[in-house]
Order: sequence, then structure tokens, then C-alpha cells
Amino acid sequence: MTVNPAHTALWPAPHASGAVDATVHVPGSKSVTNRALVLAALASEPGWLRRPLRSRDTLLMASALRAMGVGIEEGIGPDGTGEAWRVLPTGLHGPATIDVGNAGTVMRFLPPVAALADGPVRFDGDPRSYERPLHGVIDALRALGARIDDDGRGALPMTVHGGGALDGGPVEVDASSSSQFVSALLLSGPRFNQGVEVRHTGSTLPSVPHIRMTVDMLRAGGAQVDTPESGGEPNVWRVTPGALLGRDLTIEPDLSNAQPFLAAALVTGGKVLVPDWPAHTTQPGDRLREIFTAMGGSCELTDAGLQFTGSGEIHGIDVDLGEVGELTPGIAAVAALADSPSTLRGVAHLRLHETDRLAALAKEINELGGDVTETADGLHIRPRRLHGGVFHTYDDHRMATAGAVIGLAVQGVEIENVATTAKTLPDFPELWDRMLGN
Ligand SMILES: O=C(O)C1=C[C@@H](OP(=O)(O)O)[C@@H](O)[C@H](O)C1
Ligand SMILES: C=C(OP(=O)(O)O)C(=O)O
Repeated sequence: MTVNPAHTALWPAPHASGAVDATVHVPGSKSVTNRALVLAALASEPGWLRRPLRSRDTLLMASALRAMGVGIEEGIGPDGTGEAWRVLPTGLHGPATIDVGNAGTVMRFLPPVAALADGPVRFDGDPRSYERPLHGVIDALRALGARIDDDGRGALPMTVHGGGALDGGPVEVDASSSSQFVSALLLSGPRFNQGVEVRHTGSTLPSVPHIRMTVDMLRAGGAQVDTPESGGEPNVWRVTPGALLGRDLTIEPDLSNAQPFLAAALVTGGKVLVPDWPAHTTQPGDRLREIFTAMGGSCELTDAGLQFTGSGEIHGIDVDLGEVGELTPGIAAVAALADSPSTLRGVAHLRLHETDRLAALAKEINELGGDVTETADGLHIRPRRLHGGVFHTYDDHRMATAGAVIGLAVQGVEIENVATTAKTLPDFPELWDRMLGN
């Protein structure tokens, strides 16, 4: 086996010599970009995505849709104001081969799309993609009339034998391991003959704001969606069959990827302005305003964006992160530098993310001298004086940015494979250096 040198390379995480004071333009949201691509591909007319995120996960999504025949032209928008992608929907075709990488959104959102193609669509990806849960999508699609060949584990690799259309209708799914099972079925629902009615049967449901994001974006595309919040039954979502509009959509900055920069203000007692922070959003990263305020910062949302200011003090926190699990690595990094212990709860499903994030965070922070223990559904973090060392990242973009946050306060932290941040945040080292004035 050849080892990619980028995976073993060490990046000396910059140590902050003082309080940061920077404006950081955070690239577009992964979750919004990949939903927008899927909805635009399923629409009945062309659409625009402005300021899309161009990262590994979104380029994989674009390539996969192109492989099924969708036209995606990358360029500058009609008014000349920055990058914009034109999406030209067509009939969806197989045979096609799709590389999902390690993108949850690609591996979960596209099998229902592939069921609408007129031939076989083969799905494969990184080794970790074979371990990430997909059974909810596979079982539900089979129940809705799709033919899928997998190796019996309910995981990748697999082939969806698209039949040109799917019956759809009511289906049960246990989405306790990933909200993306529900989002996946809803996104393609308008194109199923009978639409879809998804009933979540599990005892817990993570990342509910991401399901709201799916519903909001479907509605903005003209779909009729009934939800628990709109007076429907708990844990049931219903999408009526119908055409989707081609939209002209500007993608919001990725608020979860704003996290390391806000954390830098908190850790150094400095300030960071993130322009274009949306006043209303379903992105889970918006919860950072409340969480990082409780941990010692303060923030103000103005026309210029979100101004976040650290006080020089960092407090521990006891918080349920079940709705906003993807924020856990960054919160754990800050908590390891706090003046009191923290308990992070409600995130058992993180063991099945890019890596087992609970194990990885405990191990890597402890190897720098920390005192972190895993619980059944989270982490206990008792701050200790940390020292330098190698922070391993396990091909997980959020481990890399979490390590960079610790490196601001601790001399001699080296991040293994910082290039893994390209999954959702291209040019992270450059953005980080620029924030620090380097
Ligand atoms: O739908 C989405 O865009 C996402 C949903 C969440 O997945 P899980 O529900 O699997 O945690 C989140 O962690 C992931 O980063 C993005
Ligand atoms: C869990 C994440 O990604 P994915 O979309 O691959 O599930 C994440 O970005 O934190």
C-alpha cells in the first residue's frame, strides 16, 4: 500500500502571540451547497447557485450528478459578482459510477436520486465510507420499490438499479444514527410517484436543524412538505409529489466552519468579524453565538456580520450537542483550555462520523497532557496544562481545525494531515495564517 505523503505531513499549528483581530470571510456552507445541488438537479428548469462551496464534498456531489447526466457549469454569475454554478437538469441516466469520498451528504442524498435514473448506478468511496451507516437509506428505498445490490451489510459499496421512476409512499426509518437518512428521502420525495411519508422510529434523532434545512430548502423550491413543527405527527414528514422550481440561490457562509475562527477570538481574548452571517438560518453553527457566549465570549450581529469578542476568560460548559453534533470537536478544543470542567452530551452518533470523534478527541487531547474521558454519549473534559506534540486527525477535517485551536494557546502542536480540512474548508491553513496576520 502506498502512503499519501499529505496524510503523514505535519503542520506546525501557529501559536498566537497576542489577541487576534481579524475579519474572516468564511466559504459557503457544505450542507446548503450539497442540498442546493441535489434540488437543482431534480428541478424542472435550470437554476443558479451563487457563492457555492468548492471543497472535496461539494465537488464530489457535482461530479456524481454529472455522472448521471446533469449539467453543472462552473463560472462567474450573470452579473459578474463572483463564482456561480449553473445547474441544467436532464433525465437522470445510468450506467454511472459515483465516488462518495467520505461525504455523508453524497452517500446518503444520492441513492434516492439514483433510484430515479434509467440504469444502474454504482456507489463506492473511501474506506471509512464502508463503515458509515447507510442501512436506513438502503432499507427505505427497497421498501419504496427500488432494487439495490449491496454485500448484505447495508453499507457501501453498492449498486442502485435505477428504474426511471420510484413508487414512493409511506416508509419507516430509524434515523438515530444519522439525520441524513431522513433528509435523503425528503429531498428526492417530490419526484417519487406518490411523494414520500417518512416516519422516524428510533428513540433519538440527531441534528434536527439539518432536517429543518432540508424542509426549508424543499419549500423554497416549491415543494409541499408537512412536518411535526407544522402541526403534523411527531417524527413524521410528508412530501407531496410535484415539480421543483429552478432557483437562484446565494449560499450562506458555513457557520460550522466559522467555528475555529470564533474559537480563536475566545482563546486569545481577541475579536473576529464574520461577514454575511445570516440573520435567520437553519445552520447548526448559529448555535455558536449562544454556546461560545456561555464559554466566555460575547457577540453582536450587525449589518457587517457577526462580531465575536473573547474576554480573555474561557469557561467550561455542560451542554447537550445532539442537535449540533458537528460542533463537538471545536467545542471540545476550547473546553480543554477552559478554567473549569465541561460535559458534552447527546452525541453518541459521533462515533460513526468521519472517524470515531469521541475516541479521537479524548486520545489526542490526552496525548497533549489533557484529561478527557469518554462517556456513553459524549465527553467529560477537565482542563489541564497542555504541552506540544503531534495531534492526529484520522482524515477528519474537524479534528484538524480543533487541533489548530489548541495550537493557538499551546506551543509546539503539530497537526497531522491538515490537508484533510479540504473536505469542507479549502485553504484552511491560509485563512488561519491570514487571521493571525502572518
Ligand atoms: O445533513 C447534513 O448536511 C448534515 C447532517 C449531520 O449529520 P448527522 O445527522 O449524521 O450527524 C451533520 O453532522 C453533517 O455534518 C451534515
Ligand atoms: C459529519 C460531518 O460530515 P458528513 O456530511 O460527512 O456527515 C461533518 O462535516 O462534521
